[in-house]
Amino acid sequence: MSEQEKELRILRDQIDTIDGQLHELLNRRARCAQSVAEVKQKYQGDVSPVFYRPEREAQVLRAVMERNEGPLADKEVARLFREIMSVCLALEEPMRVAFLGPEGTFTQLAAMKHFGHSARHLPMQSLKDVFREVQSGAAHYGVVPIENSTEGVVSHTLDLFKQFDLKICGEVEVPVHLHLLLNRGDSLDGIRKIYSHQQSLAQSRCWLDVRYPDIEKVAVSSNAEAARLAAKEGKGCAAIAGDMAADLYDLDAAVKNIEDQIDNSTRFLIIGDQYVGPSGDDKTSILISVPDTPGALYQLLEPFHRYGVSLTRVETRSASKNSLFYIDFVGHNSDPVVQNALQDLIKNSIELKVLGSYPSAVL
Ligand SMILES: O=C(O)C(=O)C[C@]1(C(=O)O)C=C[C@@H](O)C=C1
Repeated sequence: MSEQEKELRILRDQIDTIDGQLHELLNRRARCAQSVAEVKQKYQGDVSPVFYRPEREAQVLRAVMERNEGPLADKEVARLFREIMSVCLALEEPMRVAFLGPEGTFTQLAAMKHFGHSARHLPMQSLKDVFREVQSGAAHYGVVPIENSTEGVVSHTLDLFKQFDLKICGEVEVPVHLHLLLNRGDSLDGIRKIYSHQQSLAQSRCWLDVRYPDIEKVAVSSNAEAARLAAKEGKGCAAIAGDMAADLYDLDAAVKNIEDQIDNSTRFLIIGDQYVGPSGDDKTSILISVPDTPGALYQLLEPFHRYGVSLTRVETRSASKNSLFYIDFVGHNSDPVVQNALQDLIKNSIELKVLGSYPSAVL
């Protein structure tokens, strides 16, 4: 045995011992999660228990990142614990999570980032179908896009909150890296047509204007669909989409990261019908309609200022006679300052709907 082999053998023996310990600990943790499930069931009576606890998951992940001493990066080690919790939760009850399909979209990536790989991810044809699937109970939760850092708010999602009686249970942010995808063997000069979702075309507009000003661009329902079409039509057809879609349809990422803003990202919301307790670092979202009078926005926002509640987003929605606002702010519905601010808001409003309090994104 060479010196190198001897040294490797010693280190690999250590790794085998550690793996054995990790393995035992993982199963011990899993058994604990099973006991947690039994306790949840025991005290629930006839109502079916809520197994998924976003506030607890956020606390676990934050604690992981806080105590991490490396060499694993905080986010990497949290990602591992994310998967550990995902398998533990699947032992309690396998989660069904609806997302805006088809497979390979950034929404699916968001679903995986938030729930891990042990949840069952169900692709839906439209945002409305995601809401419907959750409202009917066919899916436990849904994942919907709410805003992109380059293109702004997804107004269709906001409008659906008016129509459905669902709660926001969480948020997740996904960096959006777009690539120009070609069929194997195709060249950059042979492109005749580029498929993508309208948002992705907009997010890489400058790059496209410089490189392919005269090539036909076709907006389709999602960038995974764009990849599917480019693969189906073959030679000369390209797509703009992400890594997942490239893998799924076996396309080459000929030019990577063509998004105009380097920090392009999309925020997604987790929808469900459960109350989420405080995690220690939370956000609340509301829909509020106020009379369409001069100074309405000023009056509306004043209580937030008075009670020192920080706003993270204010969106105006068109409504017939009244002004409708979607507002995100820091804090949980159970915080006294938030309750005071909400009570004052109700006084000046025609309708106020609290869409939910939920943990701020951890990963
Ligand atoms: O603490 C709980 O309530 C659990 O069910 C355990 C656990 C975990 O694995 O840590 C699993 C699922 C929940 O979403 C939160 C945490």
